[in-house]
Amino acid sequence: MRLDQVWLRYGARAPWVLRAVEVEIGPGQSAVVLGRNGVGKSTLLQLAVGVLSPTRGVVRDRPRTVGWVPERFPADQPYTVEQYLTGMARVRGLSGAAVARTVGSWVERLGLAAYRDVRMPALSKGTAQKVGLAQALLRPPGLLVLDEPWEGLDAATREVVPELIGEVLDDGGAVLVSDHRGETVRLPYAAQWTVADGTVSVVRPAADGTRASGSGTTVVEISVPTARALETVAALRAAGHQILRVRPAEPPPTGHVDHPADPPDRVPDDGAAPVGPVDGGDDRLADRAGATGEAS
Ligand SMILES: Nc1ncnc2c1ncn2[C@@H]1O[C@H](COP(=O)(O)OP(=O)(O)OP(=O)(O)O)[C@@H](O)[C@H]1O
Repeated sequence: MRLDQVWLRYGARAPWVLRAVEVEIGPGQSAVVLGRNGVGKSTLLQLAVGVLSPTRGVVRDRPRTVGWVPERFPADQPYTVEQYLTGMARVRGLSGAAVARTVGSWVERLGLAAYRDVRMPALSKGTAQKVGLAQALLRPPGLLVLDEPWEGLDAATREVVPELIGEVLDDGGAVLVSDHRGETVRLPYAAQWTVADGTVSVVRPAADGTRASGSGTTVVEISVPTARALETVAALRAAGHQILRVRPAEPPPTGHVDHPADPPDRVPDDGAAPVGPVDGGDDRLADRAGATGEAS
């Protein structure tokens, strides 16, 4: 998809919010939209989604299925969570058993099961945001647009967002995410689009903008003591590796006795944790009882 010389203002006499913007994003690519409050990030995203039309210029090759989670998900609707998602699934072209199956799987995955019968206006901001994520993903999107997706989400769901984004990218979708809180570290493979003074400057990721996955890349699981998780993440990043995930170590099975002949990925007695895929590098890692991560 490409924004070709796009200009936008909200009224004939209003100031230009965006001027002569030229950006593009391809299948399997992601970009984080950065910039200070009020600079035009949401405006840019809405142009990409198609809910705003350029005052001048044109948006080309927008994918047919666009998933959009606006900054403030409109929860003032007279439906329960289940009714809303079921209706949205039908709007998106799902039918028959696929409707309940798809809604059910997103409800489970995003921890919404307890809210199925709750009316949308009664939801907390974070829970409404999860419903917003679910509706955007009911059909695999060719373009997923997330406006400040981490806003209001609990820690567990914040962890899931990069995973969801990764799945869309692996399916050949493109992802645009705005971020004014620096959560960008969670998407180390994304380009950066910085909005300032009506223009957008682009910094491409070191590689070709495609999330490293599939053939040609290898995921390596490593293990480090929890106290060294942050510095290890930083060192791996500095060496050009992608940090995919950080997770606590799994305790050894009950009754397990370490044996000298055991493979070296066991949790050592000094509390060191197996480390594998890593995402984030944020300071919450320090709170964890053990960390494992993946780097590629
Ligand atoms: N519907 C609208 N009508 C008139 N002006 C608008 C409208 N939406 C946004 N604007 C103006 O356009 C400019 C850019 O707003 P936008 O919401 O795109 O910024 P943003 O970078 O997303 O801000 P934030 O980080 O606070 O979410 C602001 O000056 C805003 O007041």
